[in-house]
Amino acid sequence: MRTSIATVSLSGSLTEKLTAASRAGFDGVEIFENDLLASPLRPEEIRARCGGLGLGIDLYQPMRDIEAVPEEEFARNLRRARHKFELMRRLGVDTVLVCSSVSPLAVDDDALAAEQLSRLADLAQGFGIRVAYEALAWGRHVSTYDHAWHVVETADHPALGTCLDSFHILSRGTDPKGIEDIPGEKIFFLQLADAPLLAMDVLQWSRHYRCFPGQGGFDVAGLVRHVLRAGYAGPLSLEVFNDVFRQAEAGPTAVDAQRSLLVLQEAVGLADLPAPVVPTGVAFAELVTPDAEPVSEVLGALGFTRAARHRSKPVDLWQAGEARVLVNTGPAARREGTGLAAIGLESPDPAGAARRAEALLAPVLPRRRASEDAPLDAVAAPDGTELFFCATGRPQQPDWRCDFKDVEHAGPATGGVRRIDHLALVQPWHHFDEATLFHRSVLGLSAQESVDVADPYGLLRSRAVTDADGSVRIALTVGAAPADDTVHAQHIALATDDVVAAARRYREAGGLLLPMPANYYDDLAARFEFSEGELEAYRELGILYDRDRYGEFRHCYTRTVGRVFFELVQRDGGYRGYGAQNAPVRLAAQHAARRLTGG
Ligand SMILES: O=C(O)c1ccc(O)c(O)c1
Ligand SMILES: [Mg+2]
Repeated sequence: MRTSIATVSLSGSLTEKLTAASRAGFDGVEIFENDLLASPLRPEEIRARCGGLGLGIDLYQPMRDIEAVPEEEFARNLRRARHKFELMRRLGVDTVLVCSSVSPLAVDDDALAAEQLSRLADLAQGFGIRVAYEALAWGRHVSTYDHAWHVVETADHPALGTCLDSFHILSRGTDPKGIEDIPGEKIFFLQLADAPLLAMDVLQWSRHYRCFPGQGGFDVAGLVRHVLRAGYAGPLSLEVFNDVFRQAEAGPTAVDAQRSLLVLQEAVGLADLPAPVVPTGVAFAELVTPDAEPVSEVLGALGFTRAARHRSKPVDLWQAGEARVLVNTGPAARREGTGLAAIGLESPDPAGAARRAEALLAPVLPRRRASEDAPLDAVAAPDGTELFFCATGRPQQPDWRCDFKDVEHAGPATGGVRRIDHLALVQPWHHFDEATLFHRSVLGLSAQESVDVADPYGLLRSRAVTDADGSVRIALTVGAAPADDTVHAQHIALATDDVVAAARRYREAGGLLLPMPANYYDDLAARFEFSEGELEAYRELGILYDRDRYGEFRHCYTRTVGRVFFELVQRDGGYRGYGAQNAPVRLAAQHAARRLTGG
């Protein structure tokens, strides 16, 4: 189906918006009046610009406060409309959106509304224009889609139809099933937006918090199914008012928008994308660093051994149990200090996973390995993290480790680390919703509830994406403000069966654990009963404790190197979380440690 996006959904000048929409593959745009008013381009130039970019102008919007008003007011409205229809002729657009009146002059009289909209449609028809009447959720007298349709049906004019907007319908909790009773050809336009489920004034909710389908809590796909069953054949158009997207770069936002429509079309059976290939584990995490020494020290103390070295690149493979960490000091590595640059995802079908990612507009990365290297399909996540789809130790698949040769005399791992439990990635502030949708749709992971975590100097939002059995867990976090991107560190959490023993060994090997305040342990003593000596061990080592419906969680932290630190975790009895309850204490401890070391 044709895809379209309202210019209000993107940041920048009208030309920047149009360029971004075109590059992201949209077929058309809705021109929002304010974008036109603010543009130095004449309507004919806008039309030509759109044409050159391969974009149709599918809708001009909005016209407000037209209907159910006293006659002399309506005469003024018709005069205004005539001006707009002349403008639309110059733009080459044949559908105008009229939203239900919020004017104090409007009266609660459906017959009058129908009669006046019919006269407006008469005027429009002379210009070859169609009028699409939309119920705003906060409309003064018409605020539901079925009411708007009733008015349109009463008017019974060929140039008058309705515009459905998923936000207005779903925010009011109206049952969208009744959409199927509207003849498809009378649905002149369909606007799509999702939103997080918030208890707030609906106008504020709409103007500030809309997001792309799949990023909020509405069943947008369910609504679209009803609209398709009604016989609608027009564009799927995104209309998203969002404070964050207004500030983000238009290019990535438009790609995020197009991805959300692809996923939506897949969900309703309109698009046939390569099936998701859900990763089954974390094959490796790759750190880039200008200086391997500090990272090696921490890894060594955690019981990792340097197991292998890349045949042609300055990359070491450190291993403990099934946990693998690549340390890359190569010139190609980003020189932003030490950080987590790539994740190897164990994939049952690496090529299939890459095909899906590509179909969902993930940037495919050039193979950065030498020609003799194992094929590694990689894409970039929205935060720039490189995701490799790979196979480890499977006879039918090329093994990514054949790029590496074993280092002799590598001793056995000793620290009790079994595997990578999870990875925590700090997301660019403007692209948090995009990141969640990306990981869900591209990787086929499921998103857990979003949690807020207090930081001494702000608030973090964190949302985990996981596979069904927790073999792959990625915690996506974002700060409260754009500048927080650089303050918070990524981390690699390592699973162990006995965190007390692992923490002791790490400390005895010279590792530094992040100390936790005594008050925290006093509180733990009040909340839980521990066995003899247990709490004392936690206090001594800086181990944090949490419990959920399913099990228990014990965890502690290494010092931070550059932008990354490690966590040792012991997950028992099916505990599902990440110790969010303890995160404020950990963040405060990290701030304190940074002040002490100045780093
Ligand atoms: O917030 C508004 O005013 C507004 C305008 C036009 C629309 O299509 C809409 O859904 C909302
Ligand atoms: Mg709308």
